[in-house]
Amino acid sequence: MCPPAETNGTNGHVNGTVNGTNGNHEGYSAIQTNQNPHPHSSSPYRPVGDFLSNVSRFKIIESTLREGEQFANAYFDLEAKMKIAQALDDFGVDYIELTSPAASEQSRLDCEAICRLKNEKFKTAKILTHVRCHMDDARIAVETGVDGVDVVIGTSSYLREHSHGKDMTYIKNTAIEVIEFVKSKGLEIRFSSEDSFRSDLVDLLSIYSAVDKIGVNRVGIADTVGCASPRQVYDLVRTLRGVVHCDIETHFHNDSGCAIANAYCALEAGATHIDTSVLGIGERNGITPLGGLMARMIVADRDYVLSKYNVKKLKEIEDMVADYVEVNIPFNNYITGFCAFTHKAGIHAKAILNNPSTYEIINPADFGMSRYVHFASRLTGWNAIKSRADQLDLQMTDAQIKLCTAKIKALADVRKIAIDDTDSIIRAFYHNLHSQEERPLLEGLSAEEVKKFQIAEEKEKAELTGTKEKRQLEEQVEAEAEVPATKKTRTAAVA
Ligand SMILES: CC(=O)SCCNC(=O)CCNC(=O)[C@H](O)C(C)(C)COP(=O)(O)OP(=O)(O)OC[C@H]1O[C@@H](n2cnc3c(N)ncnc32)[C@H](O)[C@@H]1OP(=O)(O)O
Ligand SMILES: O=C(O)CCC(=O)C(=O)O
Repeated sequence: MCPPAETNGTNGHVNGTVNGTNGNHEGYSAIQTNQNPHPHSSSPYRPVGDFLSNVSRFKIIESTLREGEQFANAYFDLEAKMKIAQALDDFGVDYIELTSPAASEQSRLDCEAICRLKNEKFKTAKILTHVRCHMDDARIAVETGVDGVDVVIGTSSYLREHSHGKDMTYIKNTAIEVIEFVKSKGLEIRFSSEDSFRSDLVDLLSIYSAVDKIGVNRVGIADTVGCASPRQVYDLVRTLRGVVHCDIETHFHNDSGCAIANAYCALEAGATHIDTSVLGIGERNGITPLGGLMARMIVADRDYVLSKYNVKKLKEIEDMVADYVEVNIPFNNYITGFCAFTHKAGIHAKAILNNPSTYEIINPADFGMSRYVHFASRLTGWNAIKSRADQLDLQMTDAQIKLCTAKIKALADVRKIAIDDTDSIIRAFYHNLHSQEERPLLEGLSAEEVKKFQIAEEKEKAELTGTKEKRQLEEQVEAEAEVPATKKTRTAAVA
């Protein structure tokens, strides 16, 4: 169950300012809310403790420089790799996985250079490289300076038949040879079965059990084709947890949209490590994204995530990688997407202004991001306009704000309006309340738009309040205005 709203803390937002932007927010405004009550460490609805679960002690194996290099658009030269690796260490990931040094001479040199960078500059991350389950690859890998080697071989019938052509006996014998060799060099070693979810369960458990017995550091489960569902993941990891003593790493492709949910379920079932890549880049449509995993995990255990990971760096890393691989960050990206903390409909805006936990489960400030309220549309309500008028330092009564809102909504029915339009209307409306001189609510409308506006305004107000109530509202506004009674606010023209 999700944690409920609480009411302590302040959000640190300042009216009209943005402390980290989620892109260009035309028509939106960073807002001040009464509280920013996101912390939920004392929530009675936190997940029930489970002795198997590693939700509160997971580790990240960041594979942007391995799986991510397999993304169709990726080309990382050494400088790019160094910058990404350094940023990931600054973020606090536990491991950085690099492309096999057997892939090419430059891959080998890059691997060595990043190991040197790690020795000189890294605070946290260890370096791994990812190789085939083959002695030739293992021999090259151990000479690069890495902390550990991730070994992989396909175990499904598809891969045994069409990729490497080896049977389970050969796989087991080679795995043992490679593992013992890497261990003899004093390095960490992980053994993983590619395409685990289409492999025979008995084959899997048998090989995992064999490598566990000879002291592998981790075994890996890989949903190579993205076919697994969270429940299947839970079942397999839980079963494996009962068979091996070593750590369990998991790797989820996102072909059917379950990569984050699968990672979470794996942790619940006892997995210890999750593979990620920045923005999820990888083969086809990629794997569990680092940002998406952070979104999921901060909801599950905020204290753990904030104590371990420098999540304010997320946007910077995503921007960097997006730039290198020449993609845009999707509008709905977890946490850093243009809309991740943007609230539009009046009902949402009102509640958010009172307490952000009403419609936000994640505190944008944790990630150095801002929340936005949209107040330039036909879905805008008077509470949002009141907040905007306050930001503009224009004090009006509630009745005046409501009438002003009706005009904004009427205009939004005529054409798409922008934040500047809304601000102009609020300013002109305010001016007209306090001055004999009538100012048009909005300059530059065509005659046709003016006509449409007038019709829309009438309909809008009639629908909003009923004709009688509308009249009462106007009378109230007139009474409250500091101008002579003869001044009719409702005569304000838009052009
Ligand atoms: C699911 C994953 O993402 S696994 C990681 C994928 N990573 C990579 O592929 C790294 C980049 N790859 C490369 O640079 C190249 O594929 C290399 C250097 C590894 C191999 O190149 P080549 O020798 O030219 O072989 P090619 O790529 O055509 O075919 C793959 C070879 O690896 C073998 N192979 C595939 N998987 C494995 C494995 N897990 N363990 C051992 N051998 C394997 C195949 O049998 C095949 O060998 P063969 O054609 O000589 O019988
Ligand atoms: O090594 C692993 O565990 C995962 C390899 C991989 O990229 C995959 O199977 O999709």
